[in-house]
Amino acid sequence: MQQQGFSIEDEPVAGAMPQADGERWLVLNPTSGTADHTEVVRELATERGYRIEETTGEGHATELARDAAANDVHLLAVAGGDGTLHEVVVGLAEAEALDTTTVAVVPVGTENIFATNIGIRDAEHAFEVVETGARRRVDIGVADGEPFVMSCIAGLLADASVATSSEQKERFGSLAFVASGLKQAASFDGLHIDLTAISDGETVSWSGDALAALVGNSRRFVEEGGQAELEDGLLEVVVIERMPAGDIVAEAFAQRVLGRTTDHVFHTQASQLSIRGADGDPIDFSLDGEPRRHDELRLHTRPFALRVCVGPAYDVEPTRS
Ligand SMILES: Nc1ncnc2c1ncn2[C@@H]1O[C@H](COP(=O)(O)OP(=O)(O)OP(=O)(O)O)[C@@H](O)[C@H]1O
Repeated sequence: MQQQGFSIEDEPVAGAMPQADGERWLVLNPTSGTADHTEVVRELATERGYRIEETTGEGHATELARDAAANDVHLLAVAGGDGTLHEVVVGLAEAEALDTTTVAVVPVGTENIFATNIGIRDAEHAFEVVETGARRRVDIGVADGEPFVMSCIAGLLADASVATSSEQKERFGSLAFVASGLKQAASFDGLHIDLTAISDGETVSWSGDALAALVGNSRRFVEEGGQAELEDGLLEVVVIERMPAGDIVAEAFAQRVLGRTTDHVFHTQASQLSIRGADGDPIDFSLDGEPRRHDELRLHTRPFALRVCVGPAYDVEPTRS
């Protein structure tokens, strides 16, 4: 979808004018992942003239991103996992600096799902891509005012995701989580939700008992999973209906092997939506992996809001190729 007011083609390609970045900062979380990356990342960043700021605890990356914005930094690298990236994007949004800052994601976390989805392989590759790779404006999601880059998940999968290997998640999409957590699925009470989404100008809704509700910005939760389209102004919305354990296996198989969505899976794409507990109870969400609780959550996209350095494997139209 072509959005008004932006032209993707106008985005500069790094390497053509890297000096135009001015001062470069690196926000470095020393505790992400296996916590053994600090020395290597410091070396890579120092060689390239970055000012390095280490985080000291929760929320600090948000503060540092705000500081970077206040110092007119236009190239901000983030060494951490998805949680650190989330904090940085929140800080840039608060400082209203998303539009003027290019973010370079340096994946040293546990999952690094966003980095994988924009084609960044590892720390060294990330620094290389700043110099030689393309830069794109990609969509972000907003959940009750809080930006997110990856996903917003409620229900079984918010917990089960911890127990599933990231390779499996990337390849098999949402039902892989459920299939791998069958015991939990069998005992899971279900989420009683009302979901309303605006999809292609139409209002669509889903009400009932769900195993999970998944909203992906950079993540795709149906069929084979993997990278969602990040430049379409839309969120991927998937609700997995509560169903007997045997059916979950059959559905996961159909999705994986046949590459299709199935009866118990509601799937749509939406520019905005709301999810609320049907019985008035608050719902626990995982927003980019961070726990949040809401009575009613309103989500929408900010198309092309985040400027990122992307690797060659980044696919502008992953579901059409
Ligand atoms: N110096 C620090 N000491 C302890 N915790 C920190 C420090 N700096 C940041 N944090 C915490 O680290 C968390 C973010 O971790 P991050 O997401 O980067 O790594 P991860 O969980 O290993 O990776 P992923 O999210 O990709 O699975 C934040 O919740 C933040 O509070």
